[in-house]
Amino acid sequence: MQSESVDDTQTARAFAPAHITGFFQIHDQNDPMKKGSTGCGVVLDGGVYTTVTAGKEIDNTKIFLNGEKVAGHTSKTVVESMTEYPVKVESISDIPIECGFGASGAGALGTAYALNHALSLEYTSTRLNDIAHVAEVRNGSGLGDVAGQVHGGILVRMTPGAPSIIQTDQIPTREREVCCVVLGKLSTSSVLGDKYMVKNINAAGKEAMKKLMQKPTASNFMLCSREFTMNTGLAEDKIIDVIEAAENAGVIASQAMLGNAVFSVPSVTCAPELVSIFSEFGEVLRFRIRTGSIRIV
Ligand SMILES: Nc1ncnc2c1ncn2[C@@H]1O[C@H](COP(=O)(O)OP(=O)(O)OP(=O)(O)O)[C@@H](O)[C@H]1O
Ligand SMILES: CC(C)(CO)[C@@H](O)C(=O)[O-]
Repeated sequence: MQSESVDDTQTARAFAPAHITGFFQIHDQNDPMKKGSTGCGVVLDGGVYTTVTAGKEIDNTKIFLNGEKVAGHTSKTVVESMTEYPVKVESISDIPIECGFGASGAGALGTAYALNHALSLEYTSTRLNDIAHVAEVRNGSGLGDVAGQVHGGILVRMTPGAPSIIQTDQIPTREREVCCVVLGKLSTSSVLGDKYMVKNINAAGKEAMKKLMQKPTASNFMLCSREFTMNTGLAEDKIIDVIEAAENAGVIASQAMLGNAVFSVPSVTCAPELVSIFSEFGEVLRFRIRTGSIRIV
């Protein structure tokens, strides 16, 4: 941890991408480095821009999200594990919050990378990624998003834990379009704290992983995700309505975990028909698969 005084104002900005989990299995451990999820998700070109500022004029650590002061526990944990000095963290998100897009993981990663740059801490990515993962796990805001976000693409998390210790694989893909419709919020920590849900998630997640590895393609990822959604009982009726409406048009869609949102990686581009179906249910968001990862901007 650095402990030099910050006399002059130091600032830096980083971007971290969104990650939608299609299916997952929870692996509980006391050690947050070992705790996490296995499963598969897709990284998007949308995400969170985070600016950090340290200096004499900042007298306590404050987190702002889209201009509003928030508790921001996960980002705060990142700051506290990297410096003793107060820091202003300002995240601007072009993805919805608490909707299954991994905004908290993106905010944690952006905070870690920007702070490293602003304070010249000279940490490598391995350490920064692990700091973000540990902050997510400690605050119950995510288990596997950070691991996906640091790699990009369609990422399979074969073993659980912090990015530096897990085994991952990728489903090779073009930067295809991802279509999403947002119906509402769902707090990650509330679902992860529900024992009955966790049991269903783990049984369905194990099965989905087995089926994906038999045929590791983008379309089978969507099929396995949809089966996971149906088997866990996580989906509200409206989510099932969207998935069924897409299916009637020949498109496989699934719930974004953990949010009240539906996503689809259609085979060529987002068919106008799918956009019009999705728009009957809520706000439609269109992204592309992002195959890179974090960047200082
Ligand atoms: N970029 C961010 N910066 C600061 N706080 C954030 C950020 N993103 C989310 N949060 C806060 O983190 C808490 C947990 O969010 P939560 O994990 O439920 O949602 P999420 O990360 O957007 O989506 P997901 O369901 O994929 O995990 C919320 O209180 C939210 O306000
Ligand atoms: C728990 C989770 C679904 C929340 O976004 C995600 O972090 C994951 O895939 O582990």
